[in-house]
Amino acid sequence: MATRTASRLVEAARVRRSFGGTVVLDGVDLAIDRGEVVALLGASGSGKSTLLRILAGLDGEASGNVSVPASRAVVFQEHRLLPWKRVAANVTLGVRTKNAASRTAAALAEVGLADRGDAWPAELSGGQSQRVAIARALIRQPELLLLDEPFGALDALNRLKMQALFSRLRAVHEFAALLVTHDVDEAILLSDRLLVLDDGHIIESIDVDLDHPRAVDTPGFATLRRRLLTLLRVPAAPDEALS
Ligand SMILES: Nc1ncnc2c1ncn2[C@@H]1O[C@H](COP(=O)(O)OP(=O)(O)OP(=O)(O)O)[C@@H](O)[C@H]1O
Repeated sequence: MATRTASRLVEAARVRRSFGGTVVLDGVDLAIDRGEVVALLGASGSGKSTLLRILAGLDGEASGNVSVPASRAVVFQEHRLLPWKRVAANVTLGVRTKNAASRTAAALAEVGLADRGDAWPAELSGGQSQRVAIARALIRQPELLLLDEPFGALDALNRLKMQALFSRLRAVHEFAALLVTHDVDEAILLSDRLLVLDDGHIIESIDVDLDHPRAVDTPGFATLRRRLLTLLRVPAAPDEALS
């Protein structure tokens, strides 16, 4: 791994978690620097969400040492908006500052929903709801964002739009993030580093040394994609296997 000079924001060491007799995380070490975006990949059931929940402070049963900033926010695959509160109230929820209303308006504008503050969650599309969930996270000005398949429920076009939105927000807010995703291209597009979780351990940490904006149809991208698919034990596409 390349030498990192920025200060550490997250440090987790020897994290273990089992359910019943089954060990899911078997001594995971993980570090994230300030402002660094790290993608976490692994087969279904490998423990990605379990690790994210531990870092979010939502799992009291894990063992090991975990140090995370208090200033953090979580975005899940499903938006988890309160249906009985309007969009703006969902974003403001729990934020107790004098300028909460203007911060809410700013956060909604940033995600492209400046005019939907008075709407009810049920009136929004899936993509819009997820934008609100991101606004709700952003208003807390988190140093760390924990994202569990945040775009996983969206159609392909919305997914691309949300990836572009994430890149813009990241450039402005400079938060660090752990992004759990099944989407190899999304991981390479958005992150500075890729972690692969397998058999209870982080088996690989790969720096993504590609310039921004990144394009999936470049040789560097394709090389990384192949490497990741091999680590994830995904067979090559038929046309690649033949070439
Ligand atoms: N609360 C729980 N009780 C029992 N088993 C659990 C619990 N939470 C997770 N597990 C088990 O731990 C393992 C890892 O689950 P986890 O959701 O972390 O995997 P994942 O890598 O995020 O999977 P996916 O990619 O499918 O979302 C799975 O076998 C799951 O069944």
